[in-house]
Amino acid sequence: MTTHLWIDAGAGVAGDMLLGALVDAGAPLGGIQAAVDAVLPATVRLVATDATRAGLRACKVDVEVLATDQSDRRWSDIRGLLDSAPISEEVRTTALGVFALLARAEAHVHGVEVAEVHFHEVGAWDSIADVVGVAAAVHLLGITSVSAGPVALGSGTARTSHGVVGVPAPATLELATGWDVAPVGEGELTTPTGMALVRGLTDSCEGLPAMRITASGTGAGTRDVDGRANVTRVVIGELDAAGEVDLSGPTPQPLWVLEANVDDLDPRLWPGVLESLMAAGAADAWLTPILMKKGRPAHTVSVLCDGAHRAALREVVLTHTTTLGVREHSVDRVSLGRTWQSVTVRDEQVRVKVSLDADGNIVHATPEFEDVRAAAAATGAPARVVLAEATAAAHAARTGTGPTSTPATPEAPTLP
Ligand SMILES: O=C([S-])c1cc(C(=O)S)c[n+]([C@@H]2O[C@H](COP(=O)(O)O)[C@@H](O)[C@H]2O)c1
Ligand code: NI
Repeated sequence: MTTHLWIDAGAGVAGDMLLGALVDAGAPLGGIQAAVDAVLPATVRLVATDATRAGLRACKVDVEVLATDQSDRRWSDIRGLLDSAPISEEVRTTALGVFALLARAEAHVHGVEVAEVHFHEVGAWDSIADVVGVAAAVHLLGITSVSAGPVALGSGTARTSHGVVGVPAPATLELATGWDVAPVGEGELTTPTGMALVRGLTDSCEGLPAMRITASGTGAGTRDVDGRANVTRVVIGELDAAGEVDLSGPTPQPLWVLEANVDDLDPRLWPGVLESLMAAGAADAWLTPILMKKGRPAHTVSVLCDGAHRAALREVVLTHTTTLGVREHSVDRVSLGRTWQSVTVRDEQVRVKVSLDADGNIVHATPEFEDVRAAAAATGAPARVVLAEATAAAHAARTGTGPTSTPATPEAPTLP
């Protein structure tokens, strides 16, 4: 089951607006504050209040800064803060991905190298808190995929540390390249941080997808203007609305494969690279030994992922390996309908991944090996026997031909 987040930025998006919408949808403010505190100890306090925007109730999140801020930080300062903070790898990867996008956009519009980028407003503590807060909220809500609709950028001018700039601000425009834009509204409706959050969370620009909606939230922007509610909305739902088991048979799912050939990485680093890729949301990650030009032994690192995780995973490949580039191509994955089933083996619970055909018959039953290992350790039975018993119990439970739990001291069954 996929817990999907859809972002409605049709009236604009900024970091605090998206954070307000996620809090309104149920993300716990205490958990978000804890993640922000881990990056910026005793520096900012998040306060959520109800506000009204053009007659709509919305959640306004204010970031109260508790100390004097220098607000002019290099990209390397922010990377250092995020790299060393005791936060989950998912939150770190998302926040780093968003700031990497901001750094690239700033480098592009000012014509400097990424390493030379100085953030002004977007590097201030309140912006760091918005980015880390949104990353933490997404994680705390258990979101597994993200998409967003067209973004309203606004019009007119904005007063910034660069002076007065046209709207969309240069960095926002750069970040919006390749995204659909809704041509509505006056003023700076979308900020660089808001646009970077959208692009960092997803590559998928679409209308509200078909799903069973479980929550929604509305986040308030700073200004209240007549005729258009200055809000960002989020909608959260379960994408497989038909129920736990998808019996529609094999259906192609659009995914991405990211790849790079690498011949100069210390081989001891590869297991950690694969771990980081899986932690950052890869559906699968693997290495293939290859022979490169000049007869050099090397590896291709391959990552399978959905569009929502593509940008963050590209960043992991670029930062955790020595490659200078990543090849990306879209693929269709065709998979069997599947579900998880819990069976009892020798009084221990073992989860079994069950693949089903269009009639609901089991094609494969694969016990979760960590559960098998734990059950074997708890009961003293060989893991080989627990594995076979869990497989047999899953088949029996599905076909109704036997008990869902095996006896306490059975003979080891023959593997099906
Ligand atoms: O802070 C930086 S580097 C910055 C760059 C730019 C460019 O477009 S270049 C614009 N701004 C303006 O700062 C405020 C705040 O932005 P947030 O993303 O932190 O909400 C906004 O008006 C931007 O246009 C800042
Ligand atoms: Ni700038």
